[in-house]
Amino acid sequence: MRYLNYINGQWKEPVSGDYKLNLSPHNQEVLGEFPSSSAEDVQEAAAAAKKAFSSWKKLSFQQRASYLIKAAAILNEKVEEVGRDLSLEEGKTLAEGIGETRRAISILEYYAAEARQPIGEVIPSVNAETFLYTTRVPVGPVGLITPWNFPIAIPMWKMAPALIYGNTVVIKPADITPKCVYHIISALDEAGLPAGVVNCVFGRGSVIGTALVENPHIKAISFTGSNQVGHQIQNQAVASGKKVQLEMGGKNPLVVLADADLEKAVDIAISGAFRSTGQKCTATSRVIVEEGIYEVFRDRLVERTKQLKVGNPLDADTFIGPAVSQSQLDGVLELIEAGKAEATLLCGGERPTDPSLANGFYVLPTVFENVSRDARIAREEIFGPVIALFKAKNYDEAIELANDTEFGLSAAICTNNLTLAERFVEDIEAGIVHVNSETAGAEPQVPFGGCKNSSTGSREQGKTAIEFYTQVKTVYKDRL
Ligand SMILES: NC(=O)C1=CN([C@@H]2O[C@H](COP(=O)(O)OP(=O)(O)OC[C@H]3O[C@@H](n4cnc5c(N)ncnc54)[C@H](O)[C@@H]3O)[C@@H](O)[C@H]2O)C=CC1
Ligand SMILES: O=C(O)CCC(=O)C(=O)O
Repeated sequence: MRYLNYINGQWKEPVSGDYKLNLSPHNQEVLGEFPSSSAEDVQEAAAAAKKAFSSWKKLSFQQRASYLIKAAAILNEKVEEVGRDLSLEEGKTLAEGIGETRRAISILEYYAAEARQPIGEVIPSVNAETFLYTTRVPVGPVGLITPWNFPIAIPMWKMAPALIYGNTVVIKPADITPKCVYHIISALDEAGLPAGVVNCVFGRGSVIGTALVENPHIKAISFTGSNQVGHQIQNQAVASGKKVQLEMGGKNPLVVLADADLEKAVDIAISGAFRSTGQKCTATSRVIVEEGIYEVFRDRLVERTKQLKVGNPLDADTFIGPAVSQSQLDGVLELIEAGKAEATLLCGGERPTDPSLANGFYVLPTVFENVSRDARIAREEIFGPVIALFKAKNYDEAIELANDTEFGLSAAICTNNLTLAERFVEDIEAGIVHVNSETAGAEPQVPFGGCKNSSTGSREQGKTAIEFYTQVKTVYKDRL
């Protein structure tokens, strides 16, 4: 089936007339074809978003929420179909695909409910006659550039707050996972969203990204993806006077102290590192274990890792599906080869031999030990199912190792020691901290984002999203 761009409330062919096949990472089956758009499509979409902005921003919050509520109900009716499409095009398991679709619905519901929350404050003025208060106004048409690894949740956690706070949207989804955003757009279309409020342009970031980031109608850019592209976008956006928000990489540590429940700590490591094939910016990438239990933890982790089923994401017993693309697989395999030269491979480290997986981008879950601090697998984001194990003498050495990274997205500790758990929350350089739970995961009602080189700009999700998608207006109201 051929899918189209969505501009000014119409499904439209791309100006180029070109399309790209959407392929399954499991077996290269063709799932559809999506526009290979050009700068002209982006310009048309941005102009539509600008035109729609003046009336959309004037609606009440409750009126805007009504569209979000309708779209949530529409998506809810086809949650299984959308979740399956997600799993087919991205490669995460069916349970994860359906779970992520449910998460997207819950994000819509959450931001619809934000319509009832206060948006300003009344502050006493020095002047007895003055009514002094703050309110918030939308930023304008916003550009959203989203990645392939959470192809429905991330577009939704940018789009829903953008819309509820009165902005209009041009979204450019990742070109290898376009169908999930197609489902969101069709739900909003079916919900009767006014023309131009949301526009979607499919295509490659390297071809149309700059046209979106530099478009004069677009007032803010929210991006999730690689650090390299993020920093390029930041420079372009700032140069053209836009607000910018970036969510980028992670190299997230899990610290396991000697008093931790061993079996639970192994579960937490496996789930954090290997679910979604390790393709999460919050995935556990480094596991730092206190020396008293290092060997027993390592042996149990390796034993359990070898039992994980790698396979077709639609099979009920699959734990790890394929990487999303050939280039993603190549990048992971390159880092695994680097790891073999600089550390000790304990398991995995290669592609599975099962012939039924030969046409997919599969790689076995992999664990390394004896990893030096400057090894590539210790420093670079791998975005694949790979754990680098480290042994630490004590808590102090563990925290020092955990913070020895340019990134600071999420981090976790397993311990029953309340004092050390509290110290970890203070000491760790990360935007999201877990005590006795895995590094991955994001609930919609709380802020999401990191420190150091992981994020720039205000946090996404929760109430904090209002910071990015609005501007504060301070009002001094006097009587004449
Ligand atoms: N923080 C996260 O959640 C993510 C991190 N990554 C990291 O990035 C690596 C590479 O993955 P990619 O898909 O290549 O990420 P990417 O950063 O190239 O892609 C993310 C989004 O940016 C767009 N884009 C690409 N070039 C652009 C440009 N010049 N201007 C504007 N937009 C542009 C893409 O089309 C996509 O929509 C992964 O291995 C992983 O390490 C990738 C996806 C998500
Ligand atoms: O951990 C999660 O559920 C969200 C992760 C995420 O946002 C990402 O990988 O980009």
